[in-house]
Formats: sequence, structure tokens, C-alpha cells
Amino acid sequence: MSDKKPCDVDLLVIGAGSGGVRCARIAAGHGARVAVAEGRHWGGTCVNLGCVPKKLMVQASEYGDYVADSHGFGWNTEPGTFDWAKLIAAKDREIHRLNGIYVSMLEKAGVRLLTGHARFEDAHTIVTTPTGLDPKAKPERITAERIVIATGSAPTRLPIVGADLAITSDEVFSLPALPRRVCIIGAGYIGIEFAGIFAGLGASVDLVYRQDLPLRGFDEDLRTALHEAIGQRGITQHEKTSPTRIECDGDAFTVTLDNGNRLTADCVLMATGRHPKTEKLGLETTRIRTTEDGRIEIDRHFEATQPGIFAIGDVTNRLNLTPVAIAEGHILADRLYADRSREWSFDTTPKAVFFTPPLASVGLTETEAAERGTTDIYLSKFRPMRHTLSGRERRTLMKLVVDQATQKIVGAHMIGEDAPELMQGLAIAVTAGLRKADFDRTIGIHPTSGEEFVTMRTRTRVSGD
Ligand SMILES: Cc1cc2nc3c(=O)[nH]c(=O)nc-3n(C[C@H](O)[C@H](O)[C@H](O)COP(=O)(O)OP(=O)(O)OC[C@H]3O[C@@H](n4cnc5c(N)ncnc54)[C@H](O)[C@@H]3O)c2cc1C
Ligand SMILES: NC(=O)c1ccc[n+]([C@@H]2O[C@H](COP(=O)([O-])OP(=O)(O)OC[C@H]3O[C@@H](n4cnc5c(N)ncnc54)[C@H](O)[C@@H]3O)[C@@H](O)[C@H]2O)c1
Repeated sequence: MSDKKPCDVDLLVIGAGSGGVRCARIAAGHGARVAVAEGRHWGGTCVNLGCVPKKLMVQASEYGDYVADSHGFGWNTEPGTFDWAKLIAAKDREIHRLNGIYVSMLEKAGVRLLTGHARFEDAHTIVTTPTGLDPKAKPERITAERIVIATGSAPTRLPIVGADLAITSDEVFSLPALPRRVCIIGAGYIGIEFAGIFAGLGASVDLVYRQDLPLRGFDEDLRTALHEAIGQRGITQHEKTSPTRIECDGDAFTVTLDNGNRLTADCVLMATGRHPKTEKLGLETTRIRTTEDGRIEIDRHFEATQPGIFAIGDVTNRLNLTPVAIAEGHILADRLYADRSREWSFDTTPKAVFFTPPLASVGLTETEAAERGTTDIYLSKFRPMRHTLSGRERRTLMKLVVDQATQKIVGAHMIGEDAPELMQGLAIAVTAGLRKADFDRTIGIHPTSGEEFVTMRTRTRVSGD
């Protein structure tokens, strides 16, 4: 492209997901001429096939427990029946509403919308081709001074025989009926959350994972408590196992495990991670480099190896969470078009896994903290008040990880009702570098589970001595 010819827009964003929408909107707010291309769904994974429909389904799956638990409180409620089709239709209506909000938010910000699959023709030119999102959309060619790749990630299937017979999280939200028997492969975020959803809705669930505990990377005490909670939810765990093949036998599937066992299911969900979405992007027409595992190589300002091209969110495969993609999009737009540098504390990004009961964490695990120095551990495990009357066997675990030398709280972990809601507040405390003494002088709210975080006076153990 000639240097002299002005570009059609200042910024073109590929992908209208969590990161792309924020980046486009903020850049337009700073006065840049912005366009965004989207090929599948406005709002991206979080809105359409991730956080939002997942959370609605978790909520749906918890009503059965509420009915059962109410008996201990004097209610004579009968268990009702569950209507999968009604839930999916209600969820779809809500997502449709959110899609509209995203489109109008971008339009109001003055962002030009391009519907279709975007592909690089060169480092400043993108062409779009129509997709199912709007088959009648016209193909377009657009030039941009800068381009942001915010194309997200896609589910990864294990390379085993019959892998295509399994569904992934992309298909799970639109199953025609609730499967009676589900086999879930993988015990990361998605495996755990869907094990909880299906079990809560009444399906029998087999959870197959290769480690001895679920949720690798989380604190060991939390993982142990989760292992127990999964068992209490009636889910069968196949620890230290991997599937070797999946076969279809009429309507049912057989999953063969590497220990020789065979599981029968009506639905097999593969929840074995995600990879950056860069295929068919035309990266070969640019000087953008990707790493061996497919992520776009970027510097600390999100700039790729081709100057003027940036990447944010899941496509960079770092912390693959919606608030992180949003923060990255915002930081980038501010830097490029307002010469402003916005600070976000990525090191203390809180995480939550919406099982029933949910779990949440911020900061270092005990193992990570102990590797850095001597660590004081405060641990509390108790039966929450609700379950003294409901009779349900469900425990809450709370844990504080304290750097002994500075007495700073470097990690907080919880499994139990409302853990994600509570953890948001604790994330502020950990981000601010508060000390154990600050927690000790904070008055509790009684009666809550949360007050336990400010009343843990006796150290449980010292780690990393
Ligand atoms: C089942 C599930 C549950 C999740 N739950 C949570 C949760 O509870 N909390 C949380 O924080 N995170 C959650 N996540 C992760 C979260 O959804 C992602 O981290 C987040 O959506 C990443 O945002 P992004 O902008 O990088 O990509 P995305 O939101 O995936 O957006 C990328 C967009 O780019 C479009 N696109 C891709 N290629 C092209 C192209 N060539 N041309 C045009 N458009 C293109 C895609 O269609 C998509 O709309 C979940 C993910 C999944 C799968
Ligand atoms: N609540 C949330 O914030 C939330 C919810 C869902 C997804 N997400 C995001 O989406 C990402 C993807 O979720 P996910 O659950 O698919 O990935 P994950 O990385 O959390 O878990 C992947 C699972 O697959 C297993 N696995 C991977 N390769 C395997 C192999 N070769 N053989 C056997 N098992 C294998 C892992 O051991 C693990 O149990 C998450 O990492 C997270 O960033 C977040």
C-alpha cells in the first residue's frame, strides 16, 4: 500500500468479543475513526458461548437444591419437573437481547460495523467475507492505519479416535434435550462447571481427568475440598485416567479409558482447553509471528512483530478471562489514542469457578507463596448456617496465605456459597497489599460466612520453612 494514500479508518478491530468491543468503543470515544469486524456473534464468547449462558445454566441447576433444602426449614414443597427446552429458549432470548445491546453500544460510539470473516490481505488491508451471521452482507475491503487482533480462542479436542463424536462448550448450550448420562473429559474450568450444571439438573455424570485432583493450578486445599464436593454432588470421578477412544453405538456413546474401563453416555463433553483462533486470518501476508502453541507474539504494549498490529485477549493465550480481555482492550485504546497509561493489577486477577458450591481465589497459592519465602497459613472449614437446618452435607473452606516477613495477605481462597461474590472484595485487599493486622482490626458482619475471613486468629501452620 502506498504511504501517501490515507487509510479508510484509524483503527480496525477484528473480533467483537470482550476485548475487541472495549478497545473499539474507547478508541472511538477518544476521537479515532474505528471499524470492527465480527464473523459469528456480537459480544463474542463470553456473551454467546461462555460466561453468560454458563452462569444462567448454573443458576438453573441450583433450584432443585433449594427446593430440597427448604424441607428442613418447614416448607412442604414437592420436587417439580425440569424443562430443558424452556431454559434454552429463555437463555437464547437473553443472549439475543445482549447481542442487540452490543451492536447499539458500538453504533452509538460511532464505530463502523463490518459483518463477516476478516482476513489480512496485507499489513494494512482487511477483506471480509459473509458468514452465517449475515449471509447477505457484502464482502468489504478496508484499509486501516492500525489493526487489533481480538479473535479469541476455540475449544481443543484431544487427538483420540472418535474425538469428533464428542461435543465441546460451543455445542453444549444448544443441545436439543438434557442428556441422562454425561461423560465429561477434563476437570479444568469448563469440565467442573458443566459437571455441576448437569448433576444439578439431574443427569448422571462421569468426570474423567488425568490428575489426582481437579482444577490444576488452584490451591491444593481448595482442590482437595472440591474433590470432596464433587463426590457429594453425586458425580463419579475417574482420577488419573485419560480416554483412549470414543465410539458411537446407536444413540449411546462408549468412552474407553486407559485403565481399560468403558463408560456409557448419551453425551460426551470434551473440556480439554482452548487454543488461540488465528486460522484463516491470513497472517502469512504480514510479518506477525506466532509461537509454537499458536499464540500471537506481542510485546508489553500488545504490539505484534509487525509494527502497527496489536493483539489482545484470548488470542494471546495468557490469562483467558473476560475482565482481562476488557482491561487489555481499554489499556491499548487509551495508549494509542489518548496517550494515557492505565494501570491494572493483572497479578492479582481474581478467579472463580462456578461449581455448586462455587470456588474463588486471588493471589498466590500456598505452594507458590512457600516457594518465595516463609508463609503463615490460616485455614477454616465449617458447615454454613443454612445447612445446619437443610441437612445437606456441604462444607465451606476459607484460607488466607500470609507472607510471614511482611505479614501481607498474598493469597485468599474459598470454596463455599457466594465465594465469587466475596472474593471480589478480598481481591481489593490483596491488590492494595493489606496486612493480616488490617483484617484482624476489621469488624465482621454477623451472621455471615464472610466474617470468618476477619476472625481467623490462630495460625494453622507455617509453610516454606
Ligand atoms: C464455556 C466458557 C465459559 C467461560 N466462563 C467465563 C467466566 O465465567 N468468567 C470469565 O471471566 N471468563 C469466562 N470464559 C472466558 C471468556 O469467555 C474469554 O476469556 C473471553 O471471551 C475472551 O475475550 P476475547 O475478546 O479475547 O475473545 P472472544 O470473546 O472469544 O471474541 C472474539 C471474537 O472474534 C470473532 N472472530 C474470530 N475470528 C474472526 C475473524 N477472522 N473475523 C471476524 N471475527 C472473528 C469471534 O467470532 C468472536 O466473537 C469462559 C469461556 C468459555 C468457553
Ligand atoms: N469461570 C471462569 O472464569 C471460566 C469458565 C470457563 C472457561 N474459562 C476460561 O476458558 C479456558 C478453557 O477452559 P477449559 O476448562 O477448556 O480449560 P482448562 O485449561 O481450564 O482445563 C483443561 C482440562 O483438560 C485437561 N487436558 C488438557 N490436555 C489433556 C490431555 N492431553 N489429556 C487429558 N486431559 C487433558 C487438563 O488436565 C484440564 O483438566 C480456561 O482456562 C479459562 O481461562 C473461564
